Amino acid sequence: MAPKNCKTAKELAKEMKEISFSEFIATNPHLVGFESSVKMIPMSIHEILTNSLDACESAGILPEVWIDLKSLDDKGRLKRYKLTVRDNGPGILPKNVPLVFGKLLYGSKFGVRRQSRGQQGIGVSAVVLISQIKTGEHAIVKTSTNGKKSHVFELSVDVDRNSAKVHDSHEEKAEGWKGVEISVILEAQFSARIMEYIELTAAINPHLSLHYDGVNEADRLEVPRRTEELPAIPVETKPHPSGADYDLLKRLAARTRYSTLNDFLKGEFDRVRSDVSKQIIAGCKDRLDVRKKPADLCKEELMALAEAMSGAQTLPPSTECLSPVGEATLVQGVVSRLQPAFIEAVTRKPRAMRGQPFLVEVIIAYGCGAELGGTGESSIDPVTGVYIHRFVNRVPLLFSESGDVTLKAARDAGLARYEIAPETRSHLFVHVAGVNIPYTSESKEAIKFVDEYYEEIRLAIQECGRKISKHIRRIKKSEEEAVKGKRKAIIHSLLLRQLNRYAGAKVAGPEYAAAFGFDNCVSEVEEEYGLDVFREEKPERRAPESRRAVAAAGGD
Ligand SMILES: Nc1ncnc2c1ncn2[C@@H]1O[C@H](COP(=O)(O)OP(=O)(O)OP(=O)(O)O)[C@@H](O)[C@H]1O
Repeated sequence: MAPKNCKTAKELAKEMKEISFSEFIATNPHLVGFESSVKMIPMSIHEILTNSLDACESAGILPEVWIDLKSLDDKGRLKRYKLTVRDNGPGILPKNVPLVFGKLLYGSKFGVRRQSRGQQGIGVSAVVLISQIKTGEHAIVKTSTNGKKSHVFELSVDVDRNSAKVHDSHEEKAEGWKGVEISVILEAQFSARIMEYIELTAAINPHLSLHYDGVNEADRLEVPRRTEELPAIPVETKPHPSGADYDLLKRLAARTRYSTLNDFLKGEFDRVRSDVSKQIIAGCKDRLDVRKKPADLCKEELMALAEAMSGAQTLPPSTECLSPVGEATLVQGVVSRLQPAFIEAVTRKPRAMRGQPFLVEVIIAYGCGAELGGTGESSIDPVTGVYIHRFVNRVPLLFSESGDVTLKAARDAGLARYEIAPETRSHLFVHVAGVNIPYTSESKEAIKFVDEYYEEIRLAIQECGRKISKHIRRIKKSEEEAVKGKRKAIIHSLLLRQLNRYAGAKVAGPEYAAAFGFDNCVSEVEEEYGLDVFREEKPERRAPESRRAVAAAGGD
């Protein structure tokens, strides 16, 4: 017998309704990373700050950002905070303000084939939405595009319509300021990860000048920019053939202006010239009618084409769409904060995943003397015993590490093999620069397990680990050779070599070391080994036979 309250198809049909995307997110805030009160402030800062950086860089402006966090009333475990973030970017046209801040899935970066921090058009409007559903308060947005007038809006998200409700708007004098300022009220739990997020963002964005005024005296930070140079603006590129699949080919073929297969391949894909196009066509001509227009190819033909494209010999993807941080900048940002005994960096060649290029940069800082502001024991990976810091497109990722491909790759890299163990107080930094990053969810907290990403990250960590273990071997050797009086020279040359390589300096002097953030590391070596690092030392003389033997063995 059927149980009670069963429904007929007609009754079920009456219950069906369409919901807006805002309503969906309001009932599922975890999908955009706002499921816990601890994440509320760092996630909001992240969404707003990344927009400021993207906007400034696109407009060729050196970014300066002011973050202000004030505690409001006390409500037991959860407090209300007022978060205000102001930038010096290009500003937003007043007519676009309600769309940017009051409509989810509205933005300028969706489907764009170049590296950017944002990609979905959800971030800042989700902050406004989550703020209003928890506190009932509206967001206040100010913007000025000319430095004369600023437009002020009080707005919220109309959840049923996924559009903005503007409660008030007026003009004010801008007094020379151009940019965007947003204030929201958040119901949240304070967390040390706020400072960690801000510090890591500053470390990986040396062109950013950042002012953070937090809830108390200790919760303040002034980070001046370390370079006046803006990162190169990534240029939009075409998809790379190695990652083309049926769906991508179907969409491109449907709207292409090319009428032959050869022109379609050369015109719509990166790195496809005549030789590569011929190779691809030869690889599928038995399963495809080459005389057809691309738009007329059927499903089986497009599948055959995708297969031939993935097997073709091509150059790696163009890199103009990417903006890696660069080894020198990464090393500088890390050294000045963590004071490692030594540090190594590795940059892999770009690769494509579904036609979307990406590249991996890795740093291992070994034997660190300092900690990052918010780094507690929780950041240490219990399996590898090292601090793992993940970054994507110059943005730190703080949450959902267990689901991130980076953690799996770091664990599988076998760091212990390179003598990088818990007691060495080592930090591993992994930066992925890419187009359309395969995140695990819309909250963009972790990268999915994707073979190409896994392989590149693991190989980069292993390559870096090998470099580190070379230093460890040298230090050990120097200890063994101490009796022979060679230790000083070995440590000295090791340090100078690092300075030269990363600073590009021909002669490394004490001022240069200080400017580059190596001074702490120098004084540590000096104290520990009783050595004057910058004193001129004559190179050791070797017998001609032994020099030749070292060269033949590939030594330096
Ligand atoms: N401070 C700002 N200055 C200039 N433009 C901005 C600023 N903040 C947001 N925008 C514009 O508003 C759009 C929407 O921002 P939003 O944070 O909602 O999404 P997004 O950054 O495009 O993507 P994601 O959801 O992945 O963060 C951006 O694409 C950008 O064009």
